[in-house]
Amino acid sequence: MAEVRPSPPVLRVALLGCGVVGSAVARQLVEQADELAARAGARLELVGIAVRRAGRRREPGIDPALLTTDAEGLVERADVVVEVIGGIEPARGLLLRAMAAGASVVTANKALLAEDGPRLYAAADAAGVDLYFEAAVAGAIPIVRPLRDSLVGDRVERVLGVVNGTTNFVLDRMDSTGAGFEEAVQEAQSLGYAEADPTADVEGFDAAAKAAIIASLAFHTRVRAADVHREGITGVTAGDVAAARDAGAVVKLLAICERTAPTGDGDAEGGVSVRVHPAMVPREHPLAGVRGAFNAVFVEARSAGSLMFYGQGAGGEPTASAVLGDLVAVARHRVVGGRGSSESAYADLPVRPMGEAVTRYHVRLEVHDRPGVLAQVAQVFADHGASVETVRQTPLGGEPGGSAALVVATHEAPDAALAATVEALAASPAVLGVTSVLRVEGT
Ligand SMILES: NC(=O)c1ccc[n+]([C@@H]2O[C@H](COP(=O)([O-])OP(=O)(O)OC[C@H]3O[C@@H](n4cnc5c(N)ncnc54)[C@H](O)[C@@H]3O)[C@@H](O)[C@H]2O)c1
Ligand SMILES: N[C@@H](CCO)C(=O)O
Ligand code: NA
Repeated sequence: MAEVRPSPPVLRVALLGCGVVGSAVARQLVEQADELAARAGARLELVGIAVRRAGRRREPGIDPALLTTDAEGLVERADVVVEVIGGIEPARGLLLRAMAAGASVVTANKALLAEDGPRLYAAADAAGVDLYFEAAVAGAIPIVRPLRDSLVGDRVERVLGVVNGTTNFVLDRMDSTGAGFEEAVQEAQSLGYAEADPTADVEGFDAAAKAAIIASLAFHTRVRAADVHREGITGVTAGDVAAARDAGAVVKLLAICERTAPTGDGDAEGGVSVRVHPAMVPREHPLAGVRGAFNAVFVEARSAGSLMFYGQGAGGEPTASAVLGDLVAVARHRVVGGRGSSESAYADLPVRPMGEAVTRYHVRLEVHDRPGVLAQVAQVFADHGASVETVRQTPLGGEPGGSAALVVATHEAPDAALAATVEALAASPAVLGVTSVLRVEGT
């Protein structure tokens, strides 16, 4: 007699949002239903898709009968809720309601996690459900779960990330074509990488939210977006990109999360520095080879050494890969019992101010080409405790006396000292102008 296999249990999945990511998730849930059921140990039945306007035309593969404008009602009748609306409200209220009703949650919402992550974790703990968010950082690239699980036995020292595809595309075009910032942004918009209002990307808000999430996981410490020092790429000029190229480097918008040395005053563990800003990265560093709209996260851990996670950080299909991976994971937990990791913030390290971050500067100046000028410039660095590593002078000609370009690379120093040096250089009578200032990372 043929063996009768019990049919797998059914889990009711509610999808909140049917935009770029949501429509890809909805389509793949149907297309891959059998494989996902086999992997999860339960059929993942899409019971509804919350949208803002039910009557709107949708892509093929989206069953119109599933669309509802009653998101609150939908979350009450689901075992797992997938949130891909974005923003703070109504996403937060819906997720809190879903968890209170006993549903596990998968979200791609970096803004919400970086603003109010601890509240979501607390709600997940109170309800005994999962909160998963791989898609919130670097889209398809597995980085949340590696930090949360795979590396949890190690000590992460530093994470450097190219975590915003739009700005990486813009900086890459500036490097490869010599384009200015505005021109490169327009190209990114015409190719669909940059939004009509590119503020969240070019001002570094998107990367800062991701940096906060990465730092929280890497250092077992609560870090919110507001704690992250943030500088975007709107001030990066074609001259900066050319200065980097001359120095054998590229300009990247980096998310930098690192441990800082103890300051001595009752701070035996040290703290963390979390910042987003443009930086020169030597061309031989693995992050320098991250081209176009790709993302990558470079992790330095005590035992593992250096690890590089690379891939597509955006787009409906790639992001849906991360969402569905989380969905299968939380579904498995519901089938066999138990939960994935919850918040780990026991280390509670202080987030140190930007002025204390130890960095290096690469400064390009125009100076009068006359005796004593180099000594005057060197004195400005010395006055601020900033040590010069290399200086290169190129005559620029011109009359009378002529001028020269000076390119100065410093040794490591606190950012406040280097920033004060640049301010003093700009005010020095020996200096005609400071034409480029970039921090240097990854050396
Ligand atoms: N697009 C990407 O490449 C990408 C990558 C990683 C993470 N994410 C994250 O995924 C989430 C969704 O991004 P997206 O690109 O799909 O955005 P999107 O704007 O394309 O989709 C969001 C959808 O939610 C809908 N919506 C808004 N309010 C709603 C409500 N109250 N009820 C139901 N639906 C509502 C909107 O109408 C829209 O269709 C965001 O948190 C985003 O940060 C996106
Ligand atoms: N706008 C983001 C994608 C979603 O995080 C980027 O350009 O990388
Ligand atoms: Na990811």
